[in-house]
Formats: sequence, structure tokens, C-alpha cells
Amino acid sequence: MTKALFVVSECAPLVKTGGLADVAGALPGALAQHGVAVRVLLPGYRVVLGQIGKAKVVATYKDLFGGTAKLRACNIVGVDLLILDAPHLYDRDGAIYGDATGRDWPDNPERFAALCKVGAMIAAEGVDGWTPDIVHGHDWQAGLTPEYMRALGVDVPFVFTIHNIAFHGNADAGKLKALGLDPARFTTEGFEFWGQISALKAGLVGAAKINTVSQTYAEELLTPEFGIGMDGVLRMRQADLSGIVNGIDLDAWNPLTDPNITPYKTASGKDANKKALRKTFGLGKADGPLCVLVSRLTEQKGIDLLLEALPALLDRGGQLALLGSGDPKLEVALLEAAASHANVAVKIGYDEALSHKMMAGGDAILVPSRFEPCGLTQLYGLRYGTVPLVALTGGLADTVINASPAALARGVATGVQFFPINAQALANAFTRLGDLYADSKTWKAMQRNAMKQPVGWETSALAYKAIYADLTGATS
Ligand SMILES: Nc1ncnc2c1ncn2[C@@H]1O[C@H](COP(=O)(O)OP(=O)(O)O[C@H]2O[C@H](CO)[C@@H](O)[C@H](O)[C@H]2O)[C@@H](O)[C@H]1O
Repeated sequence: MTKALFVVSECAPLVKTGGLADVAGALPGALAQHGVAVRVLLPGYRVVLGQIGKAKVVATYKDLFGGTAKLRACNIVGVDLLILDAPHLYDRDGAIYGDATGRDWPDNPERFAALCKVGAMIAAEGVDGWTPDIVHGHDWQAGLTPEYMRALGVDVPFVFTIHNIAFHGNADAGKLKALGLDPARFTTEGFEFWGQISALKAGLVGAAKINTVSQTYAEELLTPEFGIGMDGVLRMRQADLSGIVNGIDLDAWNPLTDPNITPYKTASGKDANKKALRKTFGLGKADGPLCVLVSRLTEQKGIDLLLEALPALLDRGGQLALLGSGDPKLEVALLEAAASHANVAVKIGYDEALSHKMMAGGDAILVPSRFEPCGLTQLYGLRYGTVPLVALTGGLADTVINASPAALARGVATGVQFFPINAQALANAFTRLGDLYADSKTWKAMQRNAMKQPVGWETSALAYKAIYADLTGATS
């Protein structure tokens, strides 16, 4: 049995701001089926502590960046967790990465350095009679782990997964001492990045193997356009970089058993959900497709392109129901669009149950991202027979089969892709979507294909296991 320690800043269902949490929550269960036992090291945010009750204390750290911390072990919905209960770092009002106004916490470098340091100590000494064979960090919040492991002389292999390279976790060089980092490693070969400490770069240079969450994104990352300053480092590490597409939790996202919806086995069962969804969003009947979108509202997600291309959807009799939160300017623009078009409805906020209802009730799920390492909502869409309309990039390129004439002729199309990633191409894609929707035989075939597509973790869990086995020499 291989033992792996995940170091990660969010984990569904306990705490989630985006797709990272879904992966951290679902991959351990998938790995367990293949003989890999994962424990997930997670910050003890207030929202997390509120859900774990009196979990057993398995270690105490006297001075962890300015206060005493306890490590608590528990199992929540099948995931073995190690919760870093450090009130001076994590027990506060506001969100997990920043205050209520959206500003990053000024001590984020210390908050996530603490997580990494504890990860390194667990690798060094073990905890609760358990020592990992592999440490697997996710995104910049886990990036400093290999630095602390090196300082402690631990030679457990470190695997680093990039979910979103846009966040570098930079800290002022003046924090070197406060973070307990080795100044000799503050170089271009180490974790220095344009005069700052980069937690992301520390992870990239310190990992034995790096992966990201789709094959296409792994290739894109090597280019300046997508690498966002890290493409040079990644080109140097190219031999150790791979792409492993995300899966989704097939139990949580199952149209047959989903408690949030009227369950269904085939796409015809979507009708009742569509009716209910229209009611929830205050939308009337329409001839064209009911498009849904669930997302963080950021530059990445192409919401501005959607606003610009919207007339093309509305001209085809289509509708839009959108759920999201984030950039205040995008929120305002979306609410304005909803106020001026009867066929556009917007809910600002975060609502897990509603996101399920939208997958069940929508005809099409939109993902017009400028870049998308993998993307999960198009995978939910496939499983729910909700045809994805996506930008041709990253994991969206790898998981959706575009309704090209060839794919339609072969009966394999599952969605619509557009390229280049701009408003005009998206508008054209809306017109194509309208045509496909109007041709009910073709549309039904696409829904069937979508629902048949494997979107679970099976293949990808085996790919992670193979990376671990390669590094540990394990055979089973
Ligand atoms: N307002 C809201 N209400 C309810 N649910 C909401 C919501 N806003 C977002 N969500 C949910 O959050 C998740 C978002 O995951 P994505 O993979 O689509 O993007 P994200 O950019 O967060 O993840 C990053 O990491 C993941 C995981 O590797 C990659 O797939 C992705 O490409 C990368 O950008 C989905 O489960 C979605 O349903």
C-alpha cells in the first residue's frame, strides 16, 4: 500500500472556492481503489473546524509562525484529513484567501508556508504512526513544501500539480527570514522570481515530477502566452512534466441519484428539471437552447466575451441562466444584461445545490474560458446530457468532441468548440448551437454521446499511481 500526503489549501465538501477543492476531495477515494492511501493536509479555517467536531490531536507545534498549532486527524465523507488547527493563521472572519472585500490576507505567505512546513515535518517524522512515501502538493499554496523538506533532509519524493498557474504566491524578499527559507536558494535556479519569493516556482523546481490537469494545457504551459512567466522554468522541467485530465466524483454528480434534482436516466428526463430551473431563474418559455454557466467570475473565464456575444444567442431564441461571483465589474455587467433582456437571468453568489439544478435543467453548459487547465463544469454537463459549448483550449479541447461535419457523420460529437477565443467566434458558435438544437435528432444523439462519455477518475487515478510508483519503486 503506497501512502501519499496531499498538501492542499481547499478540499470539498469542507471548503471550496473552485475546482481545486473538487480534485482534492475526489482523487483520494479514486486512488484508494488502487492501493494508494491518501491523507489530506488542510488548513483549519474556521469553516473547516466548525465541521470536524472534536477531532483527535495527533501533533502539537509550539511556535508555528507566531503561535501554537495542533494537527487534528479525522475522516469526513471517506477522506482522511489532517487539519492544521492554527488559530493565529486561519481562524478569522472573511474568506479563506482574503478579507470580505476580496483583498488577499497580508500574511498569506506565512499562512501557507505553515502548511508546507507541517507537510515537510510529517514527511520527516511521520504522524499518528503514519509516514508518507510520497508528498503531493497542489498549486502555489503547497509550493514551499520541497524547500522545507530539503532543509529537514527528507528525501521523500514530492509531486506537484498545477491547477492554475495564474497564481504565483509571491512574497517580498524581505520575508526570507520570517519564512525560515534558505537564502542560498533565493536564486534564479531556486525560488527567486523577479526579485520576489515565488512559492509556485519553489514547487516547480523542487518537484520530482510535475503535472497539470490536461494534456493540452501541459503543452500550452510551455509557451509564453500560457506559462504566465513560468514557461521558462517549465521548459527546463519538460522531461518531468505531464498532463493528467481531471475526473469528477461520479457519486456526487449522478443524474440518477442527485438529491437536488428530479432524477433521470436519459436526457428526456431533463424536461422536468428545465421547467423547474426556468421557474427558479424567472425565465419564460423560449424556442432556443437554455444555456447555463457556473463559474468564478474572473478574466480567465471569458465572461466579457460572453456578454459581447450574447445577442447571437438571444437572436436564436436562446436563454442564459448564470450563477457566479467574483470580479465586481463583471457582476455589475451581468446584472445589467439580465435587467435589460427577459431571456437572461443572473444569480450572484455561490450555491452548490443550484449548480446541480442548472446542470440538470440546462440544454447547454457554457465554458468560454481564455485558458482552462481542465475545467470541471463541462464534465458535469457531459454526465447530465447538457451539451458543452466551450473554447478550444486546455482541458476543454481534450474533453469535448466538437460537432464538426466529420464528427457528426461518425455520430461521436458531444459539444461545440470555438476558436479563436474571441467574441465573434463565440457568437458564431451560438449560431451553430442554435442550428444543432433545432435539429432534434442530431441534438438527442449529442446528448446520448455526452452521457456515455467516461468522465470519472478511473484512468487518471491510475496515471497518478503510475507517477507515484515510478518515484517510489512500488510495484503494487
Ligand atoms: N458560484 C458558484 N456556485 C456553485 N459552484 C460554483 C460556483 N462557481 C464555481 N463553482 C464550482 O467550482 C468548480 C470550478 O471548477 P473549474 O474546474 O471549472 O474551475 P477553477 O478555475 O475553479 O479550477 C482550477 O482547477 C481545476 C481543478 O484542477 C481545473 O479544472 C480548472 O481548469 C482550474 O482553472 C466547479 O465545481 C463549479 O461547479
